[in-house]
Amino acid sequence: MSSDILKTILEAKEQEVERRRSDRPLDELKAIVKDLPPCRDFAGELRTRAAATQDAVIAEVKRASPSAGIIRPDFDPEAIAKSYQAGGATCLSVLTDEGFFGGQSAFLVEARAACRLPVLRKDFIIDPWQVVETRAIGSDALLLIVAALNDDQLAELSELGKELGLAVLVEVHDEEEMERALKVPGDLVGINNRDLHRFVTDLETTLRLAPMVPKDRLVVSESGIHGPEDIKKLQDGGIGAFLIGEAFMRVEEPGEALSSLLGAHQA
Ligand SMILES: O=P(O)(O)OC[C@@H](O)[C@@H](O)c1c[nH]c2ccccc12
Repeated sequence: MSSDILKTILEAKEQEVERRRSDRPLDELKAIVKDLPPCRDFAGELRTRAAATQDAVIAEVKRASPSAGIIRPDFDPEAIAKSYQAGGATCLSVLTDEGFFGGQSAFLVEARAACRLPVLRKDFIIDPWQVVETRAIGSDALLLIVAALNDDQLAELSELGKELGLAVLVEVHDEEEMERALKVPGDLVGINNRDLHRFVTDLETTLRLAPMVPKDRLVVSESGIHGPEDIKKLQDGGIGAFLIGEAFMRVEEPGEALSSLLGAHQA
Protein backbone atom coordinates (compact mmCIF):
# COMPACT_ATOMS: atom_id res chain seq x y z
CA MET A 1 0.00 0.00 0.00
CA SER A 2 1.28 3.47 -0.87
CA SER A 3 2.69 5.61 1.91
CA ASP A 4 -0.05 8.15 1.18
CA ILE A 5 -3.07 5.91 1.30
CA LEU A 6 -5.58 8.76 1.30
CA LYS A 7 -4.27 10.01 -2.03
CA THR A 8 -4.60 6.52 -3.52
CA ILE A 9 -8.16 6.17 -2.22
CA LEU A 10 -9.23 9.56 -3.56
CA GLU A 11 -7.90 8.86 -7.05
CA ALA A 12 -9.84 5.61 -7.16
CA LYS A 13 -12.93 7.32 -5.73
CA GLU A 14 -13.06 9.89 -8.54
CA GLN A 15 -13.28 7.08 -11.07
CA GLU A 16 -15.82 5.19 -9.00
CA VAL A 17 -18.07 8.25 -8.81
CA GLU A 18 -17.99 8.73 -12.58
CA ARG A 19 -18.93 5.09 -13.08
CA ARG A 20 -21.73 5.09 -10.54
CA ARG A 21 -23.13 8.39 -11.70
CA SER A 22 -23.65 7.01 -15.20
CA ASP A 23 -25.58 4.06 -13.73
CA ARG A 24 -27.72 6.27 -11.52
CA PRO A 25 -28.14 9.84 -12.75
CA LEU A 26 -28.75 12.61 -10.26
CA ASP A 27 -32.39 13.06 -11.25
CA GLU A 28 -33.12 9.45 -10.42
CA LEU A 29 -31.58 9.87 -6.96
CA LYS A 30 -33.46 13.14 -6.37
CA ALA A 31 -36.76 11.42 -7.16
CA ILE A 32 -36.01 8.80 -4.49
CA VAL A 33 -35.02 11.40 -1.91
CA LYS A 34 -38.23 13.34 -2.44
CA ASP A 35 -40.38 10.51 -1.11
CA LEU A 36 -38.26 9.51 1.90
CA PRO A 37 -39.37 9.87 5.52
CA PRO A 38 -37.25 12.28 7.63
CA CYS A 39 -33.82 11.20 8.91
CA ARG A 40 -33.29 9.77 12.37
CA ASP A 41 -31.71 12.42 14.61
CA PHE A 42 -28.04 11.47 14.54
CA ALA A 43 -26.63 14.67 16.07
CA GLY A 44 -29.42 15.01 18.63
CA GLU A 45 -29.08 11.46 19.96
CA LEU A 46 -25.32 11.79 20.25
CA ARG A 47 -25.52 15.13 21.98
CA THR A 48 -28.13 13.99 24.49
CA ARG A 49 -26.21 10.86 25.45
CA ALA A 50 -22.85 12.65 25.61
CA ALA A 51 -24.33 15.34 27.86
CA ALA A 52 -26.02 12.79 30.14
CA THR A 53 -23.29 10.18 30.63
CA GLN A 54 -20.28 11.13 28.47
CA ASP A 55 -20.38 7.73 26.78
CA ALA A 56 -22.10 8.14 23.42
CA VAL A 57 -20.74 5.51 21.04
CA ILE A 58 -21.02 5.47 17.26
CA ALA A 59 -20.41 1.77 16.66
CA GLU A 60 -18.93 0.93 13.29
CA VAL A 61 -19.92 -1.84 10.90
CA LYS A 62 -16.61 -2.51 9.14
CA ARG A 63 -15.53 -5.63 7.29
CA ALA A 64 -11.98 -4.70 6.33
CA SER A 65 -9.54 -1.80 6.21
CA PRO A 66 -6.37 -0.99 4.28
CA SER A 67 -4.30 -1.05 7.47
CA ALA A 68 -5.78 -4.20 9.05
CA GLY A 69 -6.93 -6.27 6.04
CA ILE A 70 -10.01 -8.44 6.63
CA ILE A 71 -11.24 -7.65 10.14
CA ARG A 72 -14.44 -9.71 10.19
CA PRO A 73 -14.59 -12.63 7.76
CA ASP A 74 -18.04 -13.75 8.89
CA PHE A 75 -19.81 -10.46 8.17
CA ASP A 76 -23.55 -10.00 8.75
CA PRO A 77 -24.58 -6.31 8.90
CA GLU A 78 -28.07 -7.09 10.16
CA ALA A 79 -26.85 -9.21 13.09
CA ILE A 80 -24.12 -6.67 13.89
CA ALA A 81 -26.62 -3.78 13.96
CA LYS A 82 -28.93 -5.68 16.31
CA SER A 83 -26.04 -6.62 18.55
CA TYR A 84 -24.81 -3.02 18.70
CA GLN A 85 -28.27 -1.73 19.54
CA ALA A 86 -28.68 -4.29 22.33
CA GLY A 87 -25.21 -3.38 23.63
CA GLY A 88 -26.10 0.30 24.07
CA ALA A 89 -24.76 1.99 20.93
CA THR A 90 -26.14 5.50 20.37
CA CYS A 91 -25.58 5.49 16.60
CA LEU A 92 -24.06 3.31 13.89
CA SER A 93 -21.44 4.00 11.26
CA VAL A 94 -21.36 1.80 8.17
CA LEU A 95 -18.41 1.65 5.77
CA THR A 96 -19.74 1.74 2.21
CA ASP A 97 -16.41 2.10 0.39
CA GLU A 98 -15.90 -1.10 -1.61
CA GLY A 99 -12.39 -0.80 -2.96
CA PHE A 100 -10.45 -0.29 0.27
CA PHE A 101 -12.83 -1.19 3.12
CA GLY A 102 -14.82 -4.06 1.59
CA GLY A 103 -18.04 -2.13 2.19
CA GLN A 104 -21.28 -1.72 0.22
CA SER A 105 -24.25 0.64 0.23
CA ALA A 106 -26.40 -2.46 0.76
CA PHE A 107 -24.72 -3.03 4.14
CA LEU A 108 -25.96 0.38 5.30
CA VAL A 109 -29.48 -0.35 4.10
CA GLU A 110 -29.51 -3.74 5.87
CA ALA A 111 -27.99 -2.46 9.11
CA ARG A 112 -30.37 0.48 9.34
CA ALA A 113 -33.44 -1.64 8.66
CA ALA A 114 -32.44 -3.99 11.49
CA CYS A 115 -32.44 -1.34 14.25
CA ARG A 116 -33.79 2.06 15.29
CA LEU A 117 -30.42 3.82 15.58
CA PRO A 118 -29.38 6.75 13.40
CA VAL A 119 -26.75 5.71 10.83
CA LEU A 120 -23.68 7.46 9.41
CA ARG A 121 -22.43 6.64 5.94
CA LYS A 122 -18.67 6.19 6.18
CA ASP A 123 -17.12 6.80 2.78
CA PHE A 124 -14.91 9.25 0.94
CA ILE A 125 -17.33 11.94 -0.21
CA ILE A 126 -15.88 14.29 -2.83
CA ASP A 127 -18.83 15.07 -5.12
CA PRO A 128 -22.38 16.46 -4.67
CA TRP A 129 -23.74 13.39 -6.46
CA GLN A 130 -22.49 11.24 -3.57
CA VAL A 131 -24.24 13.46 -1.01
CA VAL A 132 -27.57 12.92 -2.73
CA GLU A 133 -26.77 9.22 -3.05
CA THR A 134 -26.07 9.10 0.69
CA ARG A 135 -29.55 10.39 1.42
CA ALA A 136 -31.09 8.17 -1.26
CA ILE A 137 -29.76 4.99 0.38
CA GLY A 138 -31.45 6.08 3.59
CA SER A 139 -28.46 7.31 5.59
CA ASP A 140 -29.05 9.79 8.42
CA ALA A 141 -25.59 11.31 8.47
CA LEU A 142 -22.66 12.04 6.20
CA LEU A 143 -18.91 12.07 6.83
CA LEU A 144 -16.82 14.82 5.28
CA ILE A 145 -13.05 14.38 5.56
CA VAL A 146 -11.35 17.78 5.53
CA ALA A 147 -8.07 16.27 4.26
CA ALA A 148 -9.93 15.11 1.14
CA LEU A 149 -11.53 18.46 0.24
CA ASN A 150 -10.72 22.09 -0.46
CA ASP A 151 -12.60 24.86 1.40
CA ASP A 152 -15.14 25.38 -1.38
CA GLN A 153 -15.94 21.69 -1.65
CA LEU A 154 -16.24 21.39 2.11
CA ALA A 155 -18.70 24.29 2.27
CA GLU A 156 -20.71 23.09 -0.73
CA LEU A 157 -20.99 19.45 0.32
CA SER A 158 -21.84 20.27 3.90
CA GLU A 159 -24.53 22.74 2.88
CA LEU A 160 -26.05 20.25 0.47
CA GLY A 161 -26.01 17.55 3.15
CA LYS A 162 -27.87 19.78 5.57
CA GLU A 163 -30.38 20.82 2.93
CA LEU A 164 -31.18 17.14 2.47
CA GLY A 165 -31.67 16.71 6.23
CA LEU A 166 -28.42 14.83 6.89
CA ALA A 167 -26.27 15.38 9.98
CA VAL A 168 -22.73 16.22 8.91
CA LEU A 169 -19.69 14.91 10.75
CA VAL A 170 -16.65 16.92 9.68
CA GLU A 171 -13.45 14.99 10.27
CA VAL A 172 -10.02 16.47 11.01
CA HIS A 173 -6.68 15.19 12.19
CA ASP A 174 -4.52 18.26 12.75
CA GLU A 175 -4.67 21.96 13.71
CA GLU A 176 -4.81 23.27 10.17
CA GLU A 177 -7.70 20.99 9.27
CA MET A 178 -9.50 21.95 12.48
CA GLU A 179 -9.30 25.63 11.57
CA ARG A 180 -10.79 24.85 8.17
CA ALA A 181 -13.52 22.67 9.69
CA LEU A 182 -14.57 25.42 12.10
CA LYS A 183 -15.14 27.87 9.25
CA VAL A 184 -18.04 25.73 8.07
CA PRO A 185 -21.26 25.91 10.12
CA GLY A 186 -21.96 22.54 11.71
CA ASP A 187 -22.49 20.74 14.94
CA LEU A 188 -20.29 17.64 14.88
CA VAL A 189 -16.51 17.59 14.68
CA GLY A 190 -14.76 14.24 14.38
CA ILE A 191 -11.15 14.14 15.50
CA ASN A 192 -9.51 11.17 13.82
CA ASN A 193 -6.75 9.68 15.93
CA ARG A 194 -5.60 7.85 12.80
CA ASP A 195 -3.45 9.82 10.42
CA LEU A 196 -5.13 9.04 7.08
CA HIS A 197 -1.92 9.66 5.16
CA ARG A 198 0.07 7.08 7.09
CA PHE A 199 -2.51 5.13 9.13
CA VAL A 200 -0.92 5.35 12.58
CA THR A 201 -3.19 6.10 15.57
CA ASP A 202 -2.54 8.25 18.64
CA LEU A 203 -5.27 9.28 21.13
CA GLU A 204 -3.27 12.39 21.98
CA THR A 205 -4.55 13.81 18.68
CA THR A 206 -8.02 14.19 20.21
CA LEU A 207 -6.71 15.62 23.48
CA ARG A 208 -4.53 18.12 21.63
CA LEU A 209 -7.17 19.37 19.18
CA ALA A 210 -10.39 19.26 21.26
CA PRO A 211 -9.66 22.54 23.13
CA MET A 212 -9.87 24.38 19.79
CA VAL A 213 -13.56 23.44 19.43
CA PRO A 214 -16.23 25.92 20.63
CA LYS A 215 -18.74 24.57 23.17
CA ASP A 216 -21.65 24.53 20.73
CA ARG A 217 -20.07 21.77 18.65
CA LEU A 218 -19.81 18.17 19.81
CA VAL A 219 -16.43 16.45 19.52
CA VAL A 220 -16.36 12.81 18.47
CA SER A 221 -13.06 11.00 19.05
CA GLU A 222 -12.49 8.52 16.21
CA SER A 223 -10.24 5.47 15.71
CA GLY A 224 -7.76 3.52 17.77
CA ILE A 225 -10.02 3.21 20.83
CA HIS A 226 -9.71 -0.28 22.28
CA GLY A 227 -10.01 -0.53 26.06
CA PRO A 228 -11.66 1.14 29.05
CA GLU A 229 -8.42 2.98 29.76
CA ASP A 230 -8.71 4.69 26.36
CA ILE A 231 -12.28 5.82 27.10
CA LYS A 232 -11.26 7.03 30.56
CA LYS A 233 -8.33 9.01 29.20
CA LEU A 234 -10.56 10.74 26.64
CA GLN A 235 -13.38 11.37 29.14
CA ASP A 236 -10.87 12.96 31.51
CA GLY A 237 -10.06 15.28 28.62
CA GLY A 238 -13.75 16.26 28.40
CA ILE A 239 -14.72 14.00 25.47
CA GLY A 240 -18.14 12.31 25.59
CA ALA A 241 -18.59 10.75 22.13
CA PHE A 242 -16.56 8.00 20.47
CA LEU A 243 -16.42 6.25 17.10
CA ILE A 244 -15.20 2.67 17.48
CA GLY A 245 -14.95 -0.11 14.90
CA GLU A 246 -12.13 -2.60 14.89
CA ALA A 247 -12.12 -3.38 18.61
CA PHE A 248 -15.78 -4.49 18.37
CA MET A 249 -15.57 -6.16 14.96
CA ARG A 250 -12.94 -8.61 16.18
CA VAL A 251 -15.29 -9.96 18.87
CA GLU A 252 -17.97 -12.59 18.14
CA GLU A 253 -20.77 -10.49 19.74
CA PRO A 254 -19.80 -6.87 18.98
CA GLY A 255 -22.57 -5.47 21.19
CA GLU A 256 -21.29 -7.38 24.20
CA ALA A 257 -17.86 -5.90 23.64
CA LEU A 258 -19.52 -2.49 23.53
CA SER A 259 -21.54 -2.91 26.72
CA SER A 260 -18.58 -4.29 28.62
CA LEU A 261 -16.43 -1.39 27.42
CA LEU A 262 -19.01 1.09 28.69
CA GLY A 263 -19.59 -0.87 31.91
CA ALA A 264 -15.90 -1.33 32.58
CA HIS A 265 -15.03 2.34 32.49
CA GLN A 266 -17.85 3.12 34.96
CA ALA A 267 -16.68 0.50 37.46
O1 LIG B 1 -11.65 0.77 13.69
P1 LIG B 1 -11.28 1.91 14.57
O2 LIG B 1 -9.81 2.09 14.78
O3 LIG B 1 -12.04 1.86 15.88
O4 LIG B 1 -11.76 3.25 13.81
C1 LIG B 1 -13.11 3.48 13.48
C2 LIG B 1 -13.25 4.72 12.57
O5 LIG B 1 -12.84 5.84 13.30
C3 LIG B 1 -12.42 4.58 11.29
O6 LIG B 1 -12.94 3.49 10.58
C4 LIG B 1 -12.44 5.82 10.41
C5 LIG B 1 -12.44 7.11 10.84
N1 LIG B 1 -12.44 7.97 9.82
C6 LIG B 1 -12.45 7.26 8.67
C7 LIG B 1 -12.51 7.70 7.34
C8 LIG B 1 -12.57 6.75 6.37
C9 LIG B 1 -12.53 5.39 6.66
C10 LIG B 1 -12.50 4.95 7.99
C11 LIG B 1 -12.46 5.89 9.00
